[in-house]
Amino acid sequence: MAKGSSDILFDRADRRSETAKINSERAVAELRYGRPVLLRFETGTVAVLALDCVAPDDLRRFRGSGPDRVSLYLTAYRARSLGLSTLGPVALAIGAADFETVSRLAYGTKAASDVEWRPAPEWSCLADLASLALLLPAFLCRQALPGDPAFAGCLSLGADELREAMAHEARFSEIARTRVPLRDVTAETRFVIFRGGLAQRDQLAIVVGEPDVSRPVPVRIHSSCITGDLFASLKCDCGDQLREGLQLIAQRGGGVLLYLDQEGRGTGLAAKMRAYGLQHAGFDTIDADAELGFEADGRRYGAAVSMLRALGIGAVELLTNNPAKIAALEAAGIEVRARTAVLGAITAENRNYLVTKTRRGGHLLDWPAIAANHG
Ligand SMILES: Nc1nc2c(ncn2[C@@H]2O[C@H](COP(=O)(O)OP(=O)(O)OP(=O)(O)O)[C@@H](O)[C@H]2O)c(=O)[nH]1
Ligand SMILES: [Zn+2]
Repeated sequence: MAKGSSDILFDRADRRSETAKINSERAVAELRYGRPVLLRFETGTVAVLALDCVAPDDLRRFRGSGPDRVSLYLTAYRARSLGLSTLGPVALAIGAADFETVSRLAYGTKAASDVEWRPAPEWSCLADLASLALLLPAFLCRQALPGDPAFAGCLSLGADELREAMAHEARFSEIARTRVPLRDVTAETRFVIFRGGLAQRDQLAIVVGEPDVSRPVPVRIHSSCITGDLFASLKCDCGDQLREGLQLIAQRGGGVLLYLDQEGRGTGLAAKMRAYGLQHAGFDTIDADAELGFEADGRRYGAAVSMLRALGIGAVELLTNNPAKIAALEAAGIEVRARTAVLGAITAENRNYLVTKTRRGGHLLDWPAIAANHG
C-alpha cells in the first residue's frame, strides 16, 4: 500500500500543548519509578533523579564512573531551614558520599550545614515536577552531553515544555454526574466528576440542591485530608469543616462543594505523614514542610476555577477562612461577593496547628466563634 498522509492516524505535530502535557506526565512516571529524566534548559541538559524514589543501587548507577559529577539539589525552603543565608535553592557536590548521608543532607533535621553548599540555578521546574509527582523536592543532578550514551534510554523534557504544560494544566471537563444521598444533608446531592489537568487526576464537585447561578453561589473549596475527613483525626479541623461546609450550603438552599485532590496542602499523603513525624518532634506545620523542602502552601486552584466555570458559576459566597483561596478565585475572574467562616472545632491536638495557621499562614480564624460553636 502506498504511504501517504492518510496512513497517519495520530498526528500530534500540531498539538504542541498536548504533547507538552504528555511528556511532562511521562517525566513524572519516570521519576516515580526511580529513573533519570533529561531536563533541557537553554544553558544545557541535566540528568535528574528524584531522591525520594531511588535506592542506593540507583545512586551507584547514576554516578557511573564519575562520582564527582553528581550534585544534590535542594529548594530555597530547605536551604532556609538548614540555616543557609542564601535565599535561593542550593546544591552540593556529593562526591562519594553514601546513600544514607545524602538522604540525611536532603531531609535530616540535624543535617550538617557546614558542608559546602553553593547557590544553585532557579530550576523551578524541579519543584513543579516533584509537586506533580507527589515527591519530596530533592534531586540528584548530573550534567549530560547531547547523545550521552549513559542516558540513551531516558526521557528528555524541555523546561519550556513543562512550563507550557503547567500553564494549560487546568482544563477540566465533566465526565460523570449522579445522585449520591448523604446522611447529614437533606437536600438532594449530586456528585459531578471532572477530568483534566496534568497527571489526569479526576476531581469531584458536590452539587447540593439546585444552586441559583444568577446570584452568588455558596461554595466551599475543600482540599482533601484523608486523616481528618475520613478518620476524624484530631490533628486538624478538616473533617468538621467538610461536614459543616455541606450543611451551611444546604441551609442556604443550595451550592457547591469542590473536593480537591490536594492531600497535605498539595504535597501528597506520604509527605504529609513525614511532616507529621517532624511535628511530633516539635516542628510546627509550616516548619515541618520547609524541612522537607516545601513552601508554606503550594496549592494551585486552577482546577477549582475551571470546575466553577463549567458549572456556570461566576460569583460566589466563599465558605473559608483562607484568604489565599479568595485571592486565587478573584485573580481568575470569579467574583467573591462574600466570605463566610467555617468554624470546625478546637482540640488539644489541633490547637497548635490552628494557631500556626492564624499567626504564620494568615488564616482568618475567628477563635471566640469557634469556641462558642463547639463549647
Ligand atoms: N502539609 C500538611 N498538610 C496538612 C497538615 N494538616 C492538614 N493538612 C492539609 O491541609 C489541607 C487543609 O485544607 P482545607 O480544609 O482546604 O483548609 P484551609 O486551607 O485551612 O482553608 P479553609 O478550611 O477553607 O479555611 C488539606 O489538604 C490537609 O490534608 C499538615 O500538618 N501538613
Ligand atoms: Zn486535615
